[in-house]
Amino acid sequence: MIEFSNVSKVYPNGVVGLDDVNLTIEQGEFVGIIGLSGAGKSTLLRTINRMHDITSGTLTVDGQEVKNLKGKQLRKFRRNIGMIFQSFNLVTRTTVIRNVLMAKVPEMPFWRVLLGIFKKEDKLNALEALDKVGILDKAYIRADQLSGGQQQRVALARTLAQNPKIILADEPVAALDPVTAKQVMSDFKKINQEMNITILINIHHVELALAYADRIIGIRAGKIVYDGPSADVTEDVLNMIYAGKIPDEVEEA
Ligand SMILES: Nc1ncnc2c1ncn2[C@@H]1O[C@H](COP(=O)(O)OP(=O)(O)OP(=O)(O)O)[C@@H](O)[C@H]1O
Repeated sequence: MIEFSNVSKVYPNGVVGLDDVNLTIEQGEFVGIIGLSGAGKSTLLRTINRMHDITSGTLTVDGQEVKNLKGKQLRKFRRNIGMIFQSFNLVTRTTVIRNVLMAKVPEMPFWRVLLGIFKKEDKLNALEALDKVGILDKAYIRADQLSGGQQQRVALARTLAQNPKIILADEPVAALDPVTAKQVMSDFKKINQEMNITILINIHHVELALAYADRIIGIRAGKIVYDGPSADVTEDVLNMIYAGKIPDEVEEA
């Protein structure tokens, strides 16, 4: 369970990223986070794995207070939280399976990392992860020979190989065409349903958020202005989140 209690985040330059946020996210939820550019979506995600520190309030993940974690404890905590980025963050000049195996590097002795020797069990685990996202046949192809959608799936497989309880995805489909974006969103949904992994996605495409997430959190100027089922998101709710500046795709829907 992820719990924000009166959480605020003020950046050193005085910009308010989060303003008195209260939220409870249960294990296994699929949450879409929407809001205008600069509203605080990335800040919200990045406080959960402590890429950003909060300024006040309390943030706990499974009862652990995030701001108190240090050193080894923090590294162990982060192993349970996968992070997916818009730009895939792959090592493009090596094979897909090697990219997925990178998930194991933090647990490996230095000599194995140096020689690039992975255990059979880790390789099987990596192949399983690739199978889960439907690209097992690409395991021995160089990552730079894949399409954007396939590369994002490799990133997802790498995260799965880490065996996370939570996946934070920051604009994971922003660089993809509409059809591929839907395929990747379906992968997230499948993983969420089959593996009970909590998924939090920041997303600019409102219609994708509504179609795939069960719960929507709307942020405006660092404040949560909507928190409820996707099915209850009306035009009025979108007006409130987007301050009257509804993105084109919503108007067209
Ligand atoms: N490292 C930083 N230092 C100072 N201000 C920051 C920093 N990161 C973000 N901000 C500011 O905090 C606010 C929230 O930013 P954030 O990146 O969380 O928004 P966002 O909703 O994810 O936007 P986008 O959709 O454009 O990615 C913005 O005003 C932004 O300029």
